[in-house]
Amino acid sequence: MGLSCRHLACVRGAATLFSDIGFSLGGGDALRVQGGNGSGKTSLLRLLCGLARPDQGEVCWQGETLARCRPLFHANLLYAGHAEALKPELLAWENLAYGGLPGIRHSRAQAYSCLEQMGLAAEAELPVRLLSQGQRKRVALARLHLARQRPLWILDEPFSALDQHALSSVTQLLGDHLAGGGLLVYTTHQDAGPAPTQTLRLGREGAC
Ligand SMILES: Nc1ncnc2c1ncn2[C@@H]1O[C@H](COP(=O)(O)OP(=O)(O)OP(=O)(O)O)[C@@H](O)[C@H]1O
Repeated sequence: MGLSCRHLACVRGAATLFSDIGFSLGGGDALRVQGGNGSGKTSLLRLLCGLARPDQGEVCWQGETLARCRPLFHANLLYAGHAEALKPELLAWENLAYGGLPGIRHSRAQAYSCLEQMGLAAEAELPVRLLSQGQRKRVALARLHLARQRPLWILDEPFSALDQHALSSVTQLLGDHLAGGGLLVYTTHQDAGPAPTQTLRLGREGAC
């Protein structure tokens, strides 16, 4: 069952960004959402996370509408938005320990371990404001290592600003997540990421 939606529509101002979107994802499935700037990818991901309400349709987790299973749904979800959501004055490890997953405090050792796996051991004690854009993105993505037990990962532009090495390592991590029965929804403008089992294209041509 996993994540499903039907007849989803999103209106912003006078524009209907998309309508009548439906899909169903089970364990091991990856949905890649594509479309040009402003086509509605982030808007769709926010609906899928329950951060915004659809103008039509509904999103379900394990067959229940989000309205009926919100706490359970959020305990099973990792959402990484396009913005990195890091505190620039906090050290890299502190960002993960205090802001890794909402409402959960992680140890310094856990935070260090995640940073090491993202190739950032040397930057762990630096304030995030001093890191490069790609390094900040890696700190944000280090949250994936904290969320290995969470089945549903929804990632908005996870590959932006990453160099080739980091891109390969994140792709591997996502592949491992899927191989372990996880679910993945992601957007990207790049030719990157694990092979999707489904693709959704937003834009003038409409969803397909
Ligand atoms: N709360 C809002 N009120 C009015 N318009 C909005 C709102 N949120 C988003 N929009 C508009 O909806 C459109 C889609 O935005 P969205 O961020 O979903 O696009 P996107 O496909 O993720 O774009 P990009 O590839 O540039 O990240 C944009 O034109 C944006 O200005």
